[in-house]
Amino acid sequence: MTIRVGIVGISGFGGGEALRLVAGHPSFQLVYAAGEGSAGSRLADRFPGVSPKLAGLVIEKWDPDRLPALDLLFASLPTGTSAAALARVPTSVRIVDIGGDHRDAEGWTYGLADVWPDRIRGHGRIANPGCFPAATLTALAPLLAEGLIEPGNIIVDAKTGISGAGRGGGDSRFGYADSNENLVPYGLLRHVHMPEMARTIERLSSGSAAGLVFTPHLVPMTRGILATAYCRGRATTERCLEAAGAFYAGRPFVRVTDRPPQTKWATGSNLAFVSYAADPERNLVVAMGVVDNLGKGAAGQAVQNANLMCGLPEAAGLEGAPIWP
Ligand SMILES: NC(=O)C1=CN([C@@H]2O[C@H](COP(=O)(O)OP(=O)(O)OC[C@H]3O[C@@H](n4cnc5c(N)ncnc54)[C@H](OP(=O)(O)O)[C@@H]3O)[C@@H](O)[C@H]2O)C=CC1
Ligand SMILES: CC(=O)N[C@@H](CCC(=O)OP(=O)(O)O)C(=O)O
Repeated sequence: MTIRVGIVGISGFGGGEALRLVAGHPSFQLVYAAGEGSAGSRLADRFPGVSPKLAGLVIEKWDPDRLPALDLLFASLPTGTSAAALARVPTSVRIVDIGGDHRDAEGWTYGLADVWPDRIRGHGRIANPGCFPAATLTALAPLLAEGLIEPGNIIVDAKTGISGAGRGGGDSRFGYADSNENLVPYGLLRHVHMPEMARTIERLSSGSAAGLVFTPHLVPMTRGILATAYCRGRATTERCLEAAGAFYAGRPFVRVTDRPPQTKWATGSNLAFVSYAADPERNLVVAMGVVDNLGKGAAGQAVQNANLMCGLPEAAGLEGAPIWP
């Protein structure tokens, strides 16, 4: 079965990673690429290493009313710019929105693929989680499901590579000279991923997440997220690891590890690594989640969601090992 795929926002970091994964996917055929400033250029102009069979594909100006015959569309557009246009895409075209416009939208399913694959199978409109929620929620989900931590008292401290900001941002804090040898906290108490995390913590626990605190930090690396969550709970480290092992048993992309995970373990892959350290005497559980922000945090999870939507093997096109070193 060949699935005709389109990618809008293909010149960006998320769209470019989607291109890499779609190009290597056994059932996907890229037939449509779209954007704004990049419209008119051939894929080979933007991605000199693309395979000869895709090299001549011309990036179209994004227009949802002028799509070719498509089965699946990956949308990787700046958050805030996709909702009106994606509403015009025919319902016969499945959509995975990598951006943030539909994560709490009517008619869309929140695509936390490792946690609830059954909610995604067969659906036509999937909102991919944000990159920080992807790292954080994967680590927290087993503990919340088993009531091992209090949902209302979680502090998430996260570090991200610069590519998390996309290639479009004109903000100088993302330039080499500003980010190299620098460590920058941002979005304190108001980052958009905080409500997204809180909503999902509440869905996973049936409790209030009112006390959630989330602080992201920009670190001088290209890819990767480490989210460290400080929680209240009386479980031991072994109990947390056992809960996660049982929760993710048979799931292809989550690795439960008794070593603190490192961002490089996930680079270039759709993997998530989770680990825990707990001290019942101090009512303290530390949960750690590592992902590649462009992998599980964006295009990797988007392809996983697309596989589930299309009834394909969940891991199709995603089985390559991470890049090391
Ligand atoms: N980077 C990351 O790690 C993650 C990103 N996301 C989300 O994914 C989305 C894309 O992010 P990212 O790839 O990093 O961003 P980039 O800035 O790298 O890319 C943005 C893309 O959107 C296209 N675009 C912008 N405006 C328009 C428009 N009006 N019409 C058509 N295309 C347009 C650009 O095309 P052109 O060059 O042709 O103008 C470009 O391809 C965002 O919503 C982001 O929040 C989610 C998870 C992780
Ligand atoms: C380093 C950096 O700026 N990262 C982005 C996260 C990217 C992402 O997941 O954004 P959406 O939720 O909009 O899709 C940020 O903190 O906003």
